[in-house]
Amino acid sequence: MSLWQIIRRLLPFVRPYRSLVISTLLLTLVGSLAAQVNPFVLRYTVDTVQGLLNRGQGLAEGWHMLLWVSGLLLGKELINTGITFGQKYYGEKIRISVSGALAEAAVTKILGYELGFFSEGGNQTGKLQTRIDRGVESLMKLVQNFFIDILPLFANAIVALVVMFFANKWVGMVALAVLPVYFWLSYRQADRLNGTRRNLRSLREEKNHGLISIIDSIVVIKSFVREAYEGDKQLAVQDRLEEAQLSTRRTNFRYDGLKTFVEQIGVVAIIVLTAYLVLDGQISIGAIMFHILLFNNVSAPIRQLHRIYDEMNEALTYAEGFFAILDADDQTERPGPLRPAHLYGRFELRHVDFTYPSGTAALHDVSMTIEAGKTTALVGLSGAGKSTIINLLCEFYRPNGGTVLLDGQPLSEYDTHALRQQIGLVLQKNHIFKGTIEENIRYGNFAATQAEIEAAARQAYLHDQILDLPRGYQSDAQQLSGGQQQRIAIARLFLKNPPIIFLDEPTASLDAIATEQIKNSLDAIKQGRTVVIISHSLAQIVDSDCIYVMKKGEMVESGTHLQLYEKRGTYREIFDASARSLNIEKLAKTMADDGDEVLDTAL
Ligand SMILES: Nc1ncnc2c1ncn2[C@@H]1O[C@H](COP(=O)(O)OP(=O)(O)OP(=O)(O)O)[C@@H](O)[C@H]1O
Repeated sequence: MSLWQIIRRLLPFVRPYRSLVISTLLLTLVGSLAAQVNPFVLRYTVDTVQGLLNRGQGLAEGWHMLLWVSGLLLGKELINTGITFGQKYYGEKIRISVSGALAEAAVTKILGYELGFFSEGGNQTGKLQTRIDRGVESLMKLVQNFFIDILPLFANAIVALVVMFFANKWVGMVALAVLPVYFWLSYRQADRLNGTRRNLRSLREEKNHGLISIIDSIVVIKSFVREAYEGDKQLAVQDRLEEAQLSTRRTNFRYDGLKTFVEQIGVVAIIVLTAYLVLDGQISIGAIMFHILLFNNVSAPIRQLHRIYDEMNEALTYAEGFFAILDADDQTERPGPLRPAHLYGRFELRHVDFTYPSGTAALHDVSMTIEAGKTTALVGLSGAGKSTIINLLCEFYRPNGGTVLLDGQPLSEYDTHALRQQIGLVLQKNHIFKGTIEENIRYGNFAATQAEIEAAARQAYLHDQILDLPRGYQSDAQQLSGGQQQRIAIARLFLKNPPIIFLDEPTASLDAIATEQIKNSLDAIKQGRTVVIISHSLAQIVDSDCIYVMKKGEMVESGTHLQLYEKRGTYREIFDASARSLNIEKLAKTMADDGDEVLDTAL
């Protein structure tokens, strides 16, 4: 990304603050004019003192001149202090406001992207966060550089150069001659650093991602005693990062030395030339001081040039990654026009093919009908594609081939928000937000009253357990057990009360008693709604109105439990394996024996 492109991208974010920008620019202009006062005053002072000395006069004649010169310099400095404060303050105000607007734009964009966006390599949690943080930070450095450094310094330099030319064209030309060499060196330096910066960026992202994944998987790491292995992995990234950082510094120091040398050549040349012109009688002695001070005004920004260039290059590198987040428009959810107030929930999949953005082919030529108001079960071995079907029905992803219809209309024609408002989703592992139990249940319906929240918790068989906690509904929800967290997700579903319900292993983390309780609650809520349930526990699905059996991304059988059982196909295989794993024979015998005992006692 070029600097010009970045400036164009930043313009819409800066535009709302245009009056601040104009004020800063005006202050900059006044500041750069004020900065030239010192050389003029010094030339005047030196020449007047020289004149007094030549005439054999002393302090008695010169004191009033010294008085007004001091007054003038101090007065100018006072004004300058005000100007610098205004300039820095307004510059900072622009920087802070624009940084807020950029971060907000990134968050809004991210919330609108399809799920596929988050599974891409550079968009995993830690990496995305680094890209946003670094991007905003370096873009802000660019804005700050522009208003606080580049603009005042370069305005100063240009005014000083013009004054030098007007005072003496030869001295002006010497000052000007140094600039291209300096710019060329800075350009070369920037060029050399560009590749290293990109490398640094990806290493920083990798390091952040690694740290986050360590925290996420700390229990597994500890249980397998893999601390040393994980530590070594992080250390290797750290080593590469250090090497890249050192190489950047090496290049910087090399070029900085060269640039300081070129600047000094300029200073020496001006001293020699002005001294020659004084000796030749072309200029007054005060002009030596005058030109050296002016050249200082020209070389001050040059001294800063490498830092500005450096930060600018950093901004260029990180801005690319940041704007890529804002520009992933092809991954934005595209809501359709249909916003029905009520959905019946009849889904029809016709020859659906789907491959995840990562390249995993998950569904091939799947056709099925999910009847409205009925319970449909999806059965199959792990990785068969059951959850993928729910992902498509929620429009988290769009099929690559075939069509999905809802109530007779293509699913893509529906407004995604309107669609999801009417879908309740309970997953195997449900996200619990940082916050209280009450806040987490309320997520299902922000308008719910406390009584409604408690009713939902009761339906999810969670209310009594919550009351046993020291802080009741105000307890930290993330401290709850896996099973309790799953019940929070179920309570959220009851509170949302949607006409369409998708349950993906809803009782996976529950104990046997809780499973039975939740099954009863779910059976009650199922009435009159469209329900799709995925479960490896056949007890959860035998009552379903229709069962679809999935195998390696294909739908291979369908029917009711009895029909599929009789068919002696994949369903029967899964059923028999489930029965064996449950040790049904032994359980049945125990129950039968217990029945005899009961019978004996009764007799
Ligand atoms: N977000 C994803 N990105 C890439 N591939 C995925 C993603 N989710 C699932 N897959 C792949 O798609 C295939 C189908 O997965 P899916 O989760 O639909 O299976 P499933 O039948 O629900 O399995 P399980 O019973 O284990 O939950 C698998 O090969 C899986 O690796």
